[in-house]
Amino acid sequence: SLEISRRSANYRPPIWQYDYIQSLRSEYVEESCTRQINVLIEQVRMMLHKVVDPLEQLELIDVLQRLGLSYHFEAELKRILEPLYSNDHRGDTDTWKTKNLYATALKFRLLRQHGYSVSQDVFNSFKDERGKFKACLCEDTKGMLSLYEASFLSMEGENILDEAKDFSTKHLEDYVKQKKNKNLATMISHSLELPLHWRMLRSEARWFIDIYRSKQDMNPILLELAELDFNIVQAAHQEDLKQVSRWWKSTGLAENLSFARDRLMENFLWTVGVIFQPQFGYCRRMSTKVNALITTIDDVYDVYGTLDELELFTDAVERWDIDAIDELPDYMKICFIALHNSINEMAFDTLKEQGFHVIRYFKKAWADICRSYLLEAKWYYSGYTPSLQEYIENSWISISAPTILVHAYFFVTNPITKEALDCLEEYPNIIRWSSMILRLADDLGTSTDELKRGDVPKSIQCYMNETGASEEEAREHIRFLISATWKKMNEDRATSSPFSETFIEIALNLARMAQCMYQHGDGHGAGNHETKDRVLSLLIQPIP
Ligand SMILES: CC1(C)[C@@H]2CC[C@@]1(C)[C@@H](OP(=O)([O-])OP(=O)([O-])[O-])C2
Ligand SMILES: [Mg+2]
Ligand SMILES: [Mg+2]
Ligand SMILES: [Mg+2]
Ligand SMILES: [Mg+2]
Ligand SMILES: [Mg+2]
Repeated sequence: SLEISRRSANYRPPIWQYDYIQSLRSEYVEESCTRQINVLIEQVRMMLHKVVDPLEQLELIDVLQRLGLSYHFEAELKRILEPLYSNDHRGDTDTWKTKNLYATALKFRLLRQHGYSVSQDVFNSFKDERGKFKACLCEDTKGMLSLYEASFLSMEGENILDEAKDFSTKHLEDYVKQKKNKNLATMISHSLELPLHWRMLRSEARWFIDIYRSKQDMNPILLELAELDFNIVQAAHQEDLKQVSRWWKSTGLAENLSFARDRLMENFLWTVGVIFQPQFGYCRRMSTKVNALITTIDDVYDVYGTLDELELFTDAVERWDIDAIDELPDYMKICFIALHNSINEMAFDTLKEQGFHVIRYFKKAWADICRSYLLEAKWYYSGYTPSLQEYIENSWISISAPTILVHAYFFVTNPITKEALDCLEEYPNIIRWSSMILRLADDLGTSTDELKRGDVPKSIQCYMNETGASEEEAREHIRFLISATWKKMNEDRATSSPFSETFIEIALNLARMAQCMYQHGDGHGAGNHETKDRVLSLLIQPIP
């Protein structure tokens, strides 16, 4: 038969071998930790009850969030933030409004982050008669940093916050150049690299625990709780990882589809970024399966399959019928059965748990993504370069976030509601915006290698082709689109929806994980040292 010339991506073998993963052990799984941590949690709860000064309250909340501890105290945080929000609305003009930029921006950021709709006008008292931010503010570095972080909670059209971001960024960059105070410069560089609002929670907690340890106002109880909690959470993640690694080995996909990425550890890391709280182990394990299947099938379409074979595979997924494999080539047979078995088992779990038969939602998500993969393959094989808009309309699906998020909804939601299911069917905006960010961040990180080996033109190339822009200008435009999409996501979050806070956070965290995974190029396929370091610090090495 005609010898088919197939592309190859030359993916490196996995850094983390099966036996190594199975050998992971943590001393923080024992019940003894439970007693110890509960004592510390109650001490911190007392602290939250006792603090009365509004600024001290906000600073304690901010520290608890950055240490990764706030998930233990959600009720207390609400009890503190609610009156701070309602007092404002009663017009209590506390002194901050005119003088303390640091406090005003901190309050604005925390209230918006917790879903309170506070106006950008709180910053008007820091502007001069020409409506510009007062030049003297640039001496207040802590205030500048607080204003910068707050500006990323902006929504479309909030130009005061846009000015705030530009104004603070400029002065913070100057400050770092002057290298005055080492500790503050470290905090500022960290924020200029990626603002707090866009960061992966676990990474931020791990980083901040080390910073907090050397602060002169460090509270030893908070530090001890943060270190112990981090290690207990890590131990829980290791158990999830070992379980799902056994599943991955049992599928045989890595051996049988050796052209595809074998990235179980990285696929698991994505789920830690998406939802870290220990009680959501089922969601992490199932989402890792979804990620691993997506990674493999994405490579079937992007790297290996001929157009005819891809048409057959797409049909098989649309039919979702095990007999469809008769027409498939061998490598697709195993891939389809692994998909079919794994997803049907998840549907079985939901049926047992909640009496809902949800396979139609899973089937639709997989049919949608495979159709979007097939269109990209047709563009590739025909040498077609779409406009940026045409590319994005298809690739916010092909990046796989809708597939990931539809499945995650069922992994974390009980009871499932009819209202949410109807909304899920056509992909609500919160899924669309999260997907857009994942797609654009992924293209910034992976398109160079993808185009080298041969792949469909990505957002950067589509924009260059459409406008004649240089690659750097195109990348700048993609970064602008990410920033603009975050504003839509901030807006969407503030409006009511049939989804739980947990699910909304999952969608935001997927966008955050994308930006952190691709901060330094392709953190998933190429397996750069940043991802290796992140795996080591988050999943392997406890805090001593
Ligand atoms: C988890 C993922 C976001 C999803 C599977 C692996 C990814 C890192 C990405 O892989 P990639 O090949 O870059 O996707 P695409 O560019 O071919 O759509 C798509
Ligand atoms: Mg392989
Ligand atoms: Mg790909
Ligand atoms: Mg692809
Ligand atoms: Mg890519
Ligand atoms: Mg210690």
